[in-house]
Order: sequence, then structure tokens, then C-alpha cells
Amino acid sequence: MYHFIVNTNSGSGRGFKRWVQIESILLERKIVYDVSFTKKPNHATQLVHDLAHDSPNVSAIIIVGGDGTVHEAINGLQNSNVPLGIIPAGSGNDFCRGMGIPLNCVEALERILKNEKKLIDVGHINNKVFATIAGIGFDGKIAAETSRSKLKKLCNVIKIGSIPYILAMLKVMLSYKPTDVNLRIDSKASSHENVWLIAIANTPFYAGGMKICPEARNNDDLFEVCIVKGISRWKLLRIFPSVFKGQHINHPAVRTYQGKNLIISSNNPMIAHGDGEIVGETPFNIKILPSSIYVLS
Ligand SMILES: Nc1ncnc2c1ncn2[C@@H]1O[C@H](COP(=O)(O)OP(=O)(O)OP(=O)(O)O)[C@@H](O)[C@H]1O
Repeated sequence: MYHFIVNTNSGSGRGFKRWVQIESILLERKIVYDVSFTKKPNHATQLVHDLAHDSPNVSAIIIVGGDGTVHEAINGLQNSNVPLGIIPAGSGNDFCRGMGIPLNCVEALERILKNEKKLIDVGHINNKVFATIAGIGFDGKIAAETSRSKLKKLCNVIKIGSIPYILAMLKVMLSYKPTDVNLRIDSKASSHENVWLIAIANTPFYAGGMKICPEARNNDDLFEVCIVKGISRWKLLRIFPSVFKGQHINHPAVRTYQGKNLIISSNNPMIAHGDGEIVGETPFNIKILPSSIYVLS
């Protein structure tokens, strides 16, 4: 039996609208399902954990929500073979974008009903797992600003999901102070001065379609790492638009690496997000968890 978990709040109410559409299709086709609605932040983790570990009649758990709800769901799914399906209903939907899951909810449902499973890697940071990207520094600060933004709701309604991110980015850019970082990727240690951000990617996209790590794949047992450092805020502002096409990686202030395990410390605390949800401050120990969860895709 399919069990749907709906975050009616995601995408400023889009979650509810998508569920109404999906439920009418399920009823019309006489597909057996059950549904739970998230009642508060982090509720999806508990719901998924209980369904995946204590409900033998659940054949798949389908999330109706955005990246935050997917993040909560995968944190409840650890050590389970129950596959996860996603009906995108958030403002960013970067996990779906990275997996090639249709952003149209009816097409996403059709894909789920084909029952084709992919085994994917996830990342681990501060006792949390993440499916897309962990962003540290400038990035984490922007995520913290965006999650507080009232504008996010309005922009969701008029379908310009990246705008709150861009405005938060401009605000943080004016005040952010880059810091020095010690980094170990697998056995290789390095030091970096004036670091703006470190993105550790399992899939290419964040913030509603910015291609921060174009080469990231979630089935290769590896992170793609992008570091931006030693650049003035005005030059950073100038190269920013190139991130939408992933062309920023050619700039001399941008370095890319690959690896499975990272240890990161910094002179001044750097805040981090995983899948857009705040996960803490430096120091971090981050590792890839290969072939961790099944996704219907
Ligand atoms: N009943 C609820 N009331 C308030 N918040 C909730 C409820 N259920 C879940 N949430 C929270 O809603 C937040 C936003 O959900 P989600 O990330 O799925 O949507 P989004 O932010 O619109 O999409 P995206 O992350 O793709 O931009 C999550 O952080 C989750 O904890």
C-alpha cells in the first residue's frame, strides 16, 4: 500500500493543492492508499520512521512537499528498504530537479506508479542526513535568512521561488566576512584563506535551480565540493549569475574537488544547512553514505 505524507504548508499551500489533485487520481483509479498530514516541523521524520520500520503493509512512502520535507523524510528512512516517492510541492524542489523527477505533480505520480526504484547515496553531517547539498558559510547564512523571509510566501504564490534567495543573498553579501578554513578531503589536507562558501553536493542544484556543483551525481559514492574564496564581494556579485548555468566553476576564485569524507574547521564559526535546513556551525565531519535509500524515480 502507498502511504502519502503531505506537508500542506510546503510551497505556501501548494502542498495542499497538489494533494487534492493527486487524491482525485488515486480515487479514480481505485489505487489503495493511506495518508498522513504533517502537523509541525520535523513531524515527517517521525511519521516516516514509524511507517518504514513498524508498518509491514507499507510498500512505498510518498512525500507531497518540498526539499525541507524530503530532508525530514530521509532522516526517518535510515536503515530501511521502503522506497520513497516525491510529488514536488515546494518552492525549490531541488531534489526532484537533481533526480530528473518531473516537477509537474501528475507526471511525478505517473513515474511513481511505474514502481522503478533507484538506490541513491545521501550525505551525513552533524547527526543528520541530507539528500542534495550541504552549504557552509555564506550559504548557510543565506539559508538562515531565507527561512525567516516573509517574502518567500509571496514569491511562492507568484511562482518566483528563487527571488527570496537572491534578495537574502544580496543582504548577506553586504555584511558577510569570509574566514580562513582548514579542510581535509579523504586523506588530503589543505588550508584556504578568505573562504565565502563551501558547498558539499550529492546532487547539482540548490536554492531553486542554482547549479552550484554541476558534476554531482547521487549514485557515484562521491561528493562534489565547490569552494569560493579570495574574491571581493563586488566580484562575487558579478560572477553570481553564472551559477544558474554552472559556469561559475571556471572562475579562478572557485575550486572544485571530489571526495567521500570531509573534516572542516574555520577561524570564525561558519553556519551550515543541509537541504536548506540549518544543521549547525563549524567544525564539521561530513561523510557520504553510499547506496542508502531507494527512490521511486
Ligand atoms: N503543519 C506544519 N506547520 C508548519 N510548518 C510545517 C508543518 N509541516 C511541516 N512544516 C515545515 O514546513 C517547512 C517547509 O516545507 P518544505 O521545505 O517542504 O517546503 P518549501 O520550503 O516551500 O520548499 P523548498 O524547501 O523546496 O523550497 C519544513 O521545514 C517543515 O518542517
